[in-house]
Amino acid sequence: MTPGARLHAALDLLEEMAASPRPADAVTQAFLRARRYMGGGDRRAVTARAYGMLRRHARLGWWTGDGSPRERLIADLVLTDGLDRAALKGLFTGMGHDPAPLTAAERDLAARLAGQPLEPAEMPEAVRLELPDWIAPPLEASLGEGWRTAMAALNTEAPLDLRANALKTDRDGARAALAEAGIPAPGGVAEDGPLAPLALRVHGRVNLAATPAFRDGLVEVQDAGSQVAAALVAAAPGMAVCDLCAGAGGKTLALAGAMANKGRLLACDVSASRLERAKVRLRRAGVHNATLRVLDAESRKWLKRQAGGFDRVLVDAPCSGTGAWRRNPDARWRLAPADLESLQAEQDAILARAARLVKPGGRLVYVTCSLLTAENEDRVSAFLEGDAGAGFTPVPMADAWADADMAAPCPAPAGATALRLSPADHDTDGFFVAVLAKG
Ligand SMILES: C[S@@+](CC[C@H](N)C(=O)[O-])C[C@H]1O[C@@H](n2cnc3c(N)ncnc32)[C@H](O)[C@@H]1O
Repeated sequence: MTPGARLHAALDLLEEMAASPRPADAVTQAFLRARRYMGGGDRRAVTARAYGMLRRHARLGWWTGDGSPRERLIADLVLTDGLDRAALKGLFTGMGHDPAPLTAAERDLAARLAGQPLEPAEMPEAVRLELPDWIAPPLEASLGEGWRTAMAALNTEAPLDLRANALKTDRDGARAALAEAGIPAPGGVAEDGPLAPLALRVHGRVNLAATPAFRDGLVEVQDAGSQVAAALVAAAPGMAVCDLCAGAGGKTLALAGAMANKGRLLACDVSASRLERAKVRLRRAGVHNATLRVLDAESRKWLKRQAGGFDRVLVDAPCSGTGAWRRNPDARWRLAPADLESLQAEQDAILARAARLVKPGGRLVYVTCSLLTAENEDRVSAFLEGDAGAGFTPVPMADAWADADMAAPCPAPAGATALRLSPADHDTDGFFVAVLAKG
C-alpha cells in the first residue's frame, strides 16, 4: 500500500470506530479480518495511526472543533507529524487508493494549524490529559498528587505481557520457546515483566498466535498487574478455589497453574460467551481441574449449596476499567457517570454473594482494574461495615504478598491493607487488590 492508501485505510477504520457502539479493538479485529489482503507492515501502520489518534482524541477534537475523522486526520498529520502543505498534497492525491485531495476548507485548517504545538498552554487540563470532564475530579481525588503523571502514563501504548504457564514450563523455558519462534525480533529477548514471577514482556507488535509457544499453551497473554492480582489469591494445590467473575479466564488460568492442576477450581461468570472463550484457553493450557458455570436466574439455589465451600474466592469485579485505559484508549469516552453508580451497586452485590462462599479460615480476594477509590477502598469499607462482611478482616498486604510467594519486594506501603498498581508507578495496568480473611 502507498503511504496515502494506508492513511485512507486508517480513516476508514476511524470512521467505523466512530460509527460503532462496539469497543475499538473489536471494530479493529473485524476491519482487519475483512481485509486479509493487507500485509503485516500495512496493518501495523494503519492500526498505529488509528490508535495514536484515539490517544490524541480530545486534543485533536479541541483543535478541529470536534471535527470529522478526516479533519482530525489532517490535524494529526500537521500537529503530530509536522507535515506541510506539499507533504499533505503528496498523500491526499485522490489517485489509486489515496484519500481525495484536500478541499479549500481542509487546506485552510492545515494552514491554521501549521507550526502549532499539539498542546498549547491555553488548552484545558482535562483535554490535555485526554479525560472526559466529569471523571477528572474523582481521578484526581483518588490518585492524589501524582495524578497527572498517572494520567499521562495511562495514555501510552501498553507492552505485550505474557505469563509462562507453570503447568507446562517455567519463565526461562517460555522465553526460549518464544525466541525459537523469533519473538521478540530475532536476536532480542523477552525481558522479565515487572513484579510477577512468571511475567515476560515483549515490546512491539508480534504475531504471537502463530507461534508453537502459544498454540501449545506455554504462554498466555496477561498483563503483569493482572498476574500479581491472581498470585495474591495464594491458591495452592488441593484447595477449593472459586473465580466468581472469571470472564474469559485470564486469572482462572493463573490460579490453575498455582494449584498445579490439583484441587477444585470453579470458574463462574454471567457471560456464557466469555466462559466459552475461557474453555478454549483452559484446554490449550492443559488445565484439568476447572469447572465452568454460567450464572443465570437458576443459579441462586445452586450457589446456596456451595456456601462455605471454598478456601479462596476471587472477585475480579466488573468495573470502570480505568486502570486498563492503556489497552483500551477509547474506553474513557464510552464511560458515563451513571455507569459508575451502577457498577458500585454490582460490586457490592457480588462481594456479598462471594462472602457466603468462603470457608471459615478462607479468604476473599477483591480485585478491580479501576483507579477510582469509589470502586476500590470504598467498596471494601462498605463490605466490612455491612452485614455481608461480618467475620472478615483485611489481611495486611505485606502478609498477603509473602503468602503469594512473590520474588519481588512488596510494592505496597508498610501497613497497607490493599495494593494499588498503576502504569506510572509499577509499569503495569492499574489494579486494586484487597485480601480479606474470614475468621
Ligand atoms: C473484570 S472482568 C473479569 C476478567 C477475568 N477475571 C480475567 O482475568 O480475564 C469482570 C467479569 O465479571 C462478569 N460479571 C458481571 N456481573 C457479574 C456477576 N453478577 N456475577 C459474576 N460475574 C459477573 C463480567 O461478565 C466479566 O466477565
